[in-house]
Amino acid sequence: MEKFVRIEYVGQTFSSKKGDFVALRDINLNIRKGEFVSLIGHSGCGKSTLLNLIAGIATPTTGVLLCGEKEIKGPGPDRAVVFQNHSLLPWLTCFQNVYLAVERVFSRTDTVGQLKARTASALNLVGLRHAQHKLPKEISGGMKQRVGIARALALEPKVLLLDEPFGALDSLTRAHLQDELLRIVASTSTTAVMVTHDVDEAVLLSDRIVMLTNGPAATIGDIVQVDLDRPRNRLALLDDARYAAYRAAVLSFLHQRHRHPDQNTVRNALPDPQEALSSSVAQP
Ligand SMILES: Nc1ncnc2c1ncn2[C@@H]1O[C@H](COP(=O)(O)OP(=O)(O)OP(=O)(O)O)[C@@H](O)[C@H]1O
Repeated sequence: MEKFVRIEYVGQTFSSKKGDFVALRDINLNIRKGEFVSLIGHSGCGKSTLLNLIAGIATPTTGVLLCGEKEIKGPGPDRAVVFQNHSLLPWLTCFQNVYLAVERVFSRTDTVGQLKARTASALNLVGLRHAQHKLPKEISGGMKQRVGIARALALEPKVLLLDEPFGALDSLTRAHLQDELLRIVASTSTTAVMVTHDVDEAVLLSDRIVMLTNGPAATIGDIVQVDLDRPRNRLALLDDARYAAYRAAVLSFLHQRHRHPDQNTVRNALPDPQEALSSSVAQP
């Protein structure tokens, strides 16, 4: 396996007046080029912390993270982040919001025409050409989120980082954007890491689902390898026994096996659906 993003013995401790808080410990994970990895776990276990470490927004207390053989020492255009609250500048149009990011990254190499073409093509990719001159307040939540995705994709990042990108959306819009993300990731071969609370979303989109134990001192409890053919169709998957088994494996982890591995007799605690999947449970 080509290791593209490497996370080695990573730990994160936050210091405050009340003392140290160990959020993550002993995180080891390799992600290959073009892979879609989801991070799932109970609220507060450290999913966003791990994503922020890959983004370079935070620095690990222990261990090292690498992207394409280079140590991650801060944020960079090779790793673009899509947040839940889309964070668009309200006084700029959709086009201008994307253009601003494109200009920051490519202005040294591209002409203004090329910068505009990049911006337009990213907005096209998410189906927003018709709304490009609208302000954020004039478009829906789902459309705002698509602008956020366009802005990230326009940077042609090596890794797309998504922090609960569809968490604030209604279920129909969410399903629509998941399908769009499936299509975009397939057509651009982007490596993606997504934080989610949604088990169905994780199974639908991922090649692997990384399940974190509860904090404090959360770590990787288990990983489910999702061997479902692509392109994936959400309706067809409803009748797929493997889909149901992957779903059951993740749900059972979240319900029963969320404690730190040291506190679990992991394999003995497996319920039937997970036993059926034991060949699919991968190691980091
Ligand atoms: N800057 C910080 N200082 C102190 N503690 C922090 C800081 N950032 C996060 N934490 C703590 O680290 C733990 C992990 O937080 P994190 O936001 O990564 O969890 P999460 O799994 O993404 O949660 P959620 O699913 O609710 O979004 C939490 O207990 C949180 O309170």
